[in-house]
Amino acid sequence: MSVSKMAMSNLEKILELVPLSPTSFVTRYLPAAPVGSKGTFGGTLVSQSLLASLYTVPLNFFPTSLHSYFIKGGDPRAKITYHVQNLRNGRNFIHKQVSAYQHDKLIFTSMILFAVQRSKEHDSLQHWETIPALQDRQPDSHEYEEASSLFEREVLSPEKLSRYASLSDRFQDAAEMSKYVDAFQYGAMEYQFPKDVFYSARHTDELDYFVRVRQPITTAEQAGNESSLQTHHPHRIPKSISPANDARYNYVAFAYLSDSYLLLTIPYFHGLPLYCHSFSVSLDHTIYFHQLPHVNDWIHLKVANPRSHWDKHLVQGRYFDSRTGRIAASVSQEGYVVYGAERDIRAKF
Ligand SMILES: CCCCCCCCCC(=O)SCCNC(=O)CCNC(=O)[C@H](O)C(C)(C)COP(=O)(O)OP(=O)(O)OC[C@H]1O[C@@H](n2cnc3c(N)ncnc32)[C@H](O)[C@@H]1OP(=O)(O)O
Repeated sequence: MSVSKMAMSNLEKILELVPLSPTSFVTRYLPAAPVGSKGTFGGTLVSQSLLASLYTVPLNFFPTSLHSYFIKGGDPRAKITYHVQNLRNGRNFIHKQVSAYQHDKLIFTSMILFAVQRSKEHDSLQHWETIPALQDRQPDSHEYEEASSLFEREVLSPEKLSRYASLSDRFQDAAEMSKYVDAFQYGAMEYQFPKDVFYSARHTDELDYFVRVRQPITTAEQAGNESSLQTHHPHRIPKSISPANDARYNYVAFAYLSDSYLLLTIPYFHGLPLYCHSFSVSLDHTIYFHQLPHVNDWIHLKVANPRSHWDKHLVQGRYFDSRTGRIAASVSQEGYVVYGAERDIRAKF
């Protein structure tokens, strides 16, 4: 595998932040746009804002929710500066606001709530939404298939490609199409999609698929003395937070993966082929973390599209841990996605 293809899965490098002060950070590398887009990938902004805020909280606090807005399209040619503002420090919760700037303009903002680690004895009501049949299950090869081979067969085979090319010029560009295959094959995430994901004529309210992060990320517990150190010196910059040394990186990697493909699945709910939009950006992004997501294990995702109206489309995802079957996170996102008239898309396709 070439060096550039290996780099595509290196989340640590993609998301690396350089401290400017205890509460300000700048990206080490330029914030790339995903294939098919002009602006910086939204998942980069969400996950870097979370990473920046993690540098400012004691280790015994973990992220419980994140609410963010994409204000201006990110420029892939300019580094991003993140400022973390401390809104409140309590015994149970810490509120942070992260603002991202490019060219001295606010492009993104994120509110992140951290909750203190609770002991088991303190627990009150307990409930997990659980899929018992998911426990220790791998994606069934009769139903799901690795994304790059599926894309090559269902989109790039000559007969299918001519139908997609009638929808958008980008399908006439072979170099652009090979970037999609590379992104599926070597990108930070690995997908197992249902075989009809790219075009399904059946009516459905839910789409299920599997996703996991390629780069190994530790799930080992923190060294205990670090949190007390930070509690006593809250302004000190912690040591680097990386996939190898800090299990909290699973939250960061999850934030990155949670903005990928969610919005692109909207046509699936309308019996239309994926990629038939003429303009697509995410407006906001919300994550509720229900536990530490183990991003190297297959995460089973159930996506729904409760409302599409006036070019605004709400997508909601429930992410299940495939070792336990328990819900790991819930995500909501509204996108501004512009499509042509449905009958025109059908007539062309
Ligand atoms: C095919 C596969 C592609 C894979 C894509 C993966 C998608 C992943 C999801 C993402 O990562 S999206 C990235 C995160 N989200 C953003 O960056 C959105 C940031 N927010 C904005 O860009 C603006 O707030 C927003 C466009 C939503 C607001 O638009 P407005 O219409 O109110 O503002 P304005 O009129 O100033 O237009 C802003 C820009 O949007 C463009 N625009 C708006 N509506 C458009 C439209 N219908 N068609 C084309 N361009 C449009 C408009 O031309 C203009 O471009 P320029 O800045 O280059 O001048």
